[in-house]
Amino acid sequence: ADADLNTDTSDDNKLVRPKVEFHSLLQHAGATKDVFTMKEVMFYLGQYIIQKQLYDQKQQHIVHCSQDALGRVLGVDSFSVKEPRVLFAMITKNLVAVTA
Ligand SMILES: C[C@@H](c1ccc(Cl)cc1)n1cnc(-c2ccccc2)c1-c1c(C(=O)NCCN2CCN(C3CCCCC3)CC2)[nH]c2cc(Cl)ccc12
Repeated sequence: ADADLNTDTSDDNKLVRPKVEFHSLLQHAGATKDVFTMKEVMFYLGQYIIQKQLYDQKQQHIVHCSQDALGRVLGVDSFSVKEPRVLFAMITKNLVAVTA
């Protein structure tokens, strides 16, 4: 089973290793590392969403990802950035805690 990942969202400095497909999304957004803090993961994902124009032009807190690899790795067609807990739950499924 995956290492128990403390998804405490307050700990932005927890180190995580993205799983392969999720890692390629972060690389698309400019990431050049294998291990990240949660804060960095969220930064690169934000960049990814903007670069691929996945957010709704009218309601900019809605992200449509059914036609994108992001939807495949998160397992949803769309989500709202106003639901961080739901988002973190989906994202942490694609991460493994780095115990260092
Ligand atoms: C507070 C933060 C956030 C961070 C974590 C969570 Cl769980 C929710 C929310 N946030 C607020 N809006 C966004 C956002 C909205 C639309 C498109 C892209 C990003 C973000 C996200 C950031 C980010 O690093 N954000 C920097 C400042 N944002 C201001 C909003 N800006 C948008 C303004 C409207 C047009 C699109 C960009 C982008 C830069 N990273 C994310 C990654 C994902 Cl999986 C989802 C959302 C975000």
